[in-house]
Amino acid sequence: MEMQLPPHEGDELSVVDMHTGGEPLRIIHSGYPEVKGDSVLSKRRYVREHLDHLRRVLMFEPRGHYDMYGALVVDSELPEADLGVLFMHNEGYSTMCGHAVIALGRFAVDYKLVKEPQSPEPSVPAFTFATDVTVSVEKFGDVTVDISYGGAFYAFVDAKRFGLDVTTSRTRDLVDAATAVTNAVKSQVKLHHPSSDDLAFLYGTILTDGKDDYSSDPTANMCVFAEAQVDRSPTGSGVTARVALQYHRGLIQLNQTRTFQSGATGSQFTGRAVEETKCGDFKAVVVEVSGRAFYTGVSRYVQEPEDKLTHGFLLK
Ligand SMILES: O=C(O)[C@H]1NCC[C@@H]1O
Repeated sequence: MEMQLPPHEGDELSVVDMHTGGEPLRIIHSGYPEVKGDSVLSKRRYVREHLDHLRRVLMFEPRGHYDMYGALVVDSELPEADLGVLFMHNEGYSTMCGHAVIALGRFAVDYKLVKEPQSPEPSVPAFTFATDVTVSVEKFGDVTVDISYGGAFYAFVDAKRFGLDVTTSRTRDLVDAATAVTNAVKSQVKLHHPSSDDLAFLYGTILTDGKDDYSSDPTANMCVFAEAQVDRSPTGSGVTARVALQYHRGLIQLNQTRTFQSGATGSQFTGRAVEETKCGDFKAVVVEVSGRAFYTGVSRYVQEPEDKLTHGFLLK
């Protein structure tokens, strides 16, 4: 028997839920109104200005939770692309998300959104923006960070600077330290991206185990992004930025594969720089990241007009 929808008002929102290395991905494939804009970045601006209530409905409680992550499938302006996607989280819309791309690759093939599956095209150029930048961090004093871009900008710092360990410390302590660094970098460092001002913002801070010298052993990190949101995976765009940083420091060679482990769940991605390139004046590398994504279910969400909590809320 097909499950009937309960009484509701308006359109249902249909999603497929997956996770990549423990990090959730709620893929929204129907129920959204038309997303206007002639590029993915302008569509991102459009949803932020006109459809943000739907992000809250799907990401926040009672349908999601503080650390929920989503991807809205949209048309792409690129003639060679079969689909475009907008990433969303607890604070707004990201510009890149590796764990989501891994899950979306599988979803797009299974749900026949790609005409002909091909091997991946080179991804965005990743580059080191600045090394050894000292910022003044509330409660911690001067902290020296590196800033690198892997589709989004991250600040990197060894968790030992805060007396913490990314695999054993309490998540809340790691989040507090990383968030303090994010706030400091946001207010004290002006970022710049050669392609678009829309990309020039700090997405989060990645605390590491400091094991950046090349080794066949995994190196662990914990990414705290958006509004103190914790990535359960090793973070695809973060691995990309971290490989670019290691390459910049001469700690990894082209085509050397490194394993990155999530401090939160122990899940692993691999990353390797496959080619040198440029991004504006920055020396950049193309980085390949691999990981595995799994389905957890499908859902159809509705809203009832009398439900005062239907628009979503968060517990911090
Ligand atoms: O894997 C990634 O790149 C992402 N996961 C959540 C935060 C980043 O967008």
